[in-house]
Amino acid sequence: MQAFVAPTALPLRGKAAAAAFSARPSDVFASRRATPRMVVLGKPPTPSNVPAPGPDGDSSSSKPSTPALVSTLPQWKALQKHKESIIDQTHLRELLDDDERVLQLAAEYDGVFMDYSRQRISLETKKLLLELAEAVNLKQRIKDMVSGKRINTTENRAVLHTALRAKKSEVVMLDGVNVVEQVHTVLDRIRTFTETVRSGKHVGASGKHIKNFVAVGIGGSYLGPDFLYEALKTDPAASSAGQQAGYSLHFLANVDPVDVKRALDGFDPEETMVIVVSKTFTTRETIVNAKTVRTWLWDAMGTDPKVVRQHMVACSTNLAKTKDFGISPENVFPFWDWVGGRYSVCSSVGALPLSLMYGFNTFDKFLNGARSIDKHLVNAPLDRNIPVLMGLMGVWNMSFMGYKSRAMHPYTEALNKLPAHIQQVDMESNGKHVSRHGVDLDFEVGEVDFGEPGTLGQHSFFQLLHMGQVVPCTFIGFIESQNPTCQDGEPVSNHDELMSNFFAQPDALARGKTSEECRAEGRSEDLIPHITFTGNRPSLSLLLPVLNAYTCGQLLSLFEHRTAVQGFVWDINSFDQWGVELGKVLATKVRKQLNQARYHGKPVADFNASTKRMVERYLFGSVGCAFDEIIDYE
Ligand SMILES: O=P(O)(O)OC[C@H]1O[C@H](O)[C@H](O)[C@@H](O)[C@@H]1O
Repeated sequence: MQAFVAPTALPLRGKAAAAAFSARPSDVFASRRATPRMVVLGKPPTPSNVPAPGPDGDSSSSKPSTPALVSTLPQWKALQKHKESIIDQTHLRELLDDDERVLQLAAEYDGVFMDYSRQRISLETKKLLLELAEAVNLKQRIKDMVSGKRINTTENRAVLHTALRAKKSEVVMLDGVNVVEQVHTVLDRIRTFTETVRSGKHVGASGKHIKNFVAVGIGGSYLGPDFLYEALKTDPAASSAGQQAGYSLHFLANVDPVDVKRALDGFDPEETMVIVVSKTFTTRETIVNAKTVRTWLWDAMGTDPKVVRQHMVACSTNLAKTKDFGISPENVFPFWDWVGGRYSVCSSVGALPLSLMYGFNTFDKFLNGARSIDKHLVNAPLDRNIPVLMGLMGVWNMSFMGYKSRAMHPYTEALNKLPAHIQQVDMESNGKHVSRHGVDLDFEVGEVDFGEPGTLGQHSFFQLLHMGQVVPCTFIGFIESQNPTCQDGEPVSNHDELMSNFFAQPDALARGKTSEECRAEGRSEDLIPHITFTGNRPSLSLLLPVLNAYTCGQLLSLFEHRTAVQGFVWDINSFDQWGVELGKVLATKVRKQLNQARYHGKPVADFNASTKRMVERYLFGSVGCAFDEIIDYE
């Protein structure tokens, strides 16, 4: 049996964390090596979530041994060996001509069709990847997640965003409580509250009907809701309940005062409800913005307690802090620590603003779509499981083929915010450097994710995708448009025009264009190298019926689970985010210094020379700066 390092108390904070850090400074910059870190956090792994021992694993010794990295498994090594044959022998041109292979590299479920024949894989690669998935016990790891095991070991938390979209009749027990019941209690409250506001029973402090909503939140408390808001703006059912019914929703995420202006512009405070969305209710940006907006309300309507009561509501796990802020408990819609911020759009974080804007029924359809893919993830065999296959392609491209970036191109403007949301979901989850047992990884994980709707991206960065670095792409298209237009003298409709690109780009990336083909077009020899496309650039295509609340839910769940699958295979903890802490701590120090220098005349101190110089320049202009001489270059 695989041994594991005994856990310590969790998590290390304050002095203990500082001591652990300073005692092993070299670890921070250590080159990658498979050594154990003795600070392994959280509950001990259960046998089911410990990777199968690699060839070096010592199952007989009673002495605890180093938890094996997945890269020690024979299945991983087989893939490494196999990669050479793929690199050396196959071009996607030929692979795409193999009809049998193409037929087998597709999967379909509940209207979602995925074609992954443009991945640089053979049928043998698929087989080996599935063997790796079996070896890491992927099915069990998925079950552990959806059943509420505390798989986020560094924070000792369960990871249960799937329970947020479970049917009322389902049961998921955590610490003796059925969390699905908790979820539906809050959803029912949101349904009632949002109907009360939209029907005009809950009015503003001065008696006006509330029509404008400002959602104040950042990171996971913003990106998911914004993706959904944008996606549904042009959905006929949602927009008739939203904009067409006179409602507006703006997001205020950045602490930049410019964003405050943009979010509040054109809104009458007397007709506006502010939704403060923050899991912790301590995030500086959100709290500063919430106070700024509260002042905006007070300036317009006075400081009578009914102003905050009628105009400010919150979504949070921290009920003590929402109370301290002055938000009435009946206006607070909770969620729970088992919902990660970036996985929270299905909680009150998305439910409240989106139901205020588009009505609760629309949000409910979104939950249904997400649930559909959750069931598929749990029940479908691995070789036909769309999110599992998406995750395995990610592992293959990143860890074996060495492609460190990945791009997403939804062929609809309505998904303009999906790439930003998935960027957080994936990069905050899998941007890690140690295994879940704290062992330095000796392979690459965590792609750089980016994207733009098609066809916009084609006219900006696609040059690089076709001729520069190889960046595996995910294309997302829809059979029908949200907004079909008539054909006006053109050979095809707008949507067909859009989709022509959706079909053409993956082939252009895969097939490329040879120098012979360029020559056959009569191009000059000088030009040939510049117009030759090497091709062999992998992509994956998802085709869905139409973009609506249901398919938005499906897409969300697909990408959330892609990330989880990759994390499970890599054996990293995809559900913590310690990497965002250090910058926050340093900002606190700067904030104190800015206050002391600006308002109390204290000198700027305790920074390195570079930061000191920049801070002084920020505070005092160029005074005291070494470069105050104006040079005339004329
Ligand atoms: O919802 P909040 O507690 O305000 O947190 C907002 C965001 O804060 C941090 O940046 C975390 O890394 C994110 O995961 C989180 O979504």
